[in-house]
Amino acid sequence: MKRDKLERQAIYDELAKLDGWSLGDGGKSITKSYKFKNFVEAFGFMTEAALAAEKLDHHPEWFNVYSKVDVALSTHSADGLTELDFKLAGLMEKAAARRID
Ligand SMILES: C[C@H](O)[C@H](O)[C@H]1CNC2=NC(N)=NC(=O)C2=N1
Repeated sequence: MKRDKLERQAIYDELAKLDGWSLGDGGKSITKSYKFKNFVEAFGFMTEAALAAEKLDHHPEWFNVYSKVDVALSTHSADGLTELDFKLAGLMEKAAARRID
């Protein structure tokens, strides 16, 4: 269920609930670029997100340089987007809000 591929409309509905996320890879992923104060803040975010990802058994693709973290979420097994991507995106938003705001 959680790993069922979402229809296009469901993807737009979920995206509308998120701040600053975009579709990537021809609609097969959602992406966001986070900017923190410094590397320690960025890595703290990644640590918290990694633990959330492990709990969900759903893992991010990401790229970090110093205070920047570029994230792309997709479900490889579905070759697209599922509830799990939006669940993880929501958890990342919470982890980031504690560090950016
Ligand atoms: C065996 C394990 O459940 C799978 O490999 C999980 C692990 N994490 C995953 N993460 C993501 N992003 N997509 C997947 O399809 C996926 N599959």
